[in-house]
Amino acid sequence: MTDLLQDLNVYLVGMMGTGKTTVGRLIAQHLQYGFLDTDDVITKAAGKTINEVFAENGEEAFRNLESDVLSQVCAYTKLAVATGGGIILRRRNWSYLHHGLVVWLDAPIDVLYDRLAADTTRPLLQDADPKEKLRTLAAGRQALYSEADLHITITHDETPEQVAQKIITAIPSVLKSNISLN
Ligand SMILES: Nc1ncnc2c1ncn2[C@@H]1O[C@H](COP(=O)(O)OP(=O)(O)OP(=O)(O)O)[C@@H](O)[C@H]1O
Ligand SMILES: O=C(O)C1=C[C@@H](O)[C@@H](O)[C@H](O)C1
Ligand SMILES: [Mg+2]
Repeated sequence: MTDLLQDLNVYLVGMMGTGKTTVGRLIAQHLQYGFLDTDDVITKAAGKTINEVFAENGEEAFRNLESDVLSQVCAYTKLAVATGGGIILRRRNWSYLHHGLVVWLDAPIDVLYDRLAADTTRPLLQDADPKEKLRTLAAGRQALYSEADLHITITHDETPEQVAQKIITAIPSVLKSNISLN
């Protein structure tokens, strides 16, 4: 498997709460890769939380930082990268993501809501109706997430380890089909 991947980075994309950060760490362990979370890199670089960046600098400034971080991350190899949920919004980001293998974690809105209802660290969900906000964001982003190389659907009872295992099992099929296309 690691031979097949040829040190390519694995980028996890998907809505907030799908488990990109949680599962990304496990993927890194399985592949003996390093692990990076673009949200973490941004908060360290900015010296403030994501809520503070959104409140003090605005979403556009956050998206600029996100693109800068991704452009630097894609110069490295052997990384499992948990991205922010909105990384797919900028066309330019796709040119960075496609240096590696892009995996879309896709979970039902009810699952995301249950996981994040009590969470105050996602500025876009600090809304009067967070479930409706999740629905709207997901509907607007669906077509972009679907540009990923691999689509992994997650059910409500799958553990992070089971999701990681599902990804590891599915990766060779995508890599083989890429090779036969070239
Ligand atoms: N398979 C799972 N089963 C149960 N809980 C999970 C699972 N995956 C993640 N979680 C929990 O859901 C919450 C959100 O997970 P996580 O932070 O990994 O999501 P994310 O996709 O990285 O979100 P964001 O885009 O906001 O960074 C966390 O509390 C995490 O522990
Ligand atoms: O879905 C989004 O737009 C976001 C998801 C998080 O990972 C953070 O990047 C931030 O809260 C924005
Ligand atoms: Mg995350």
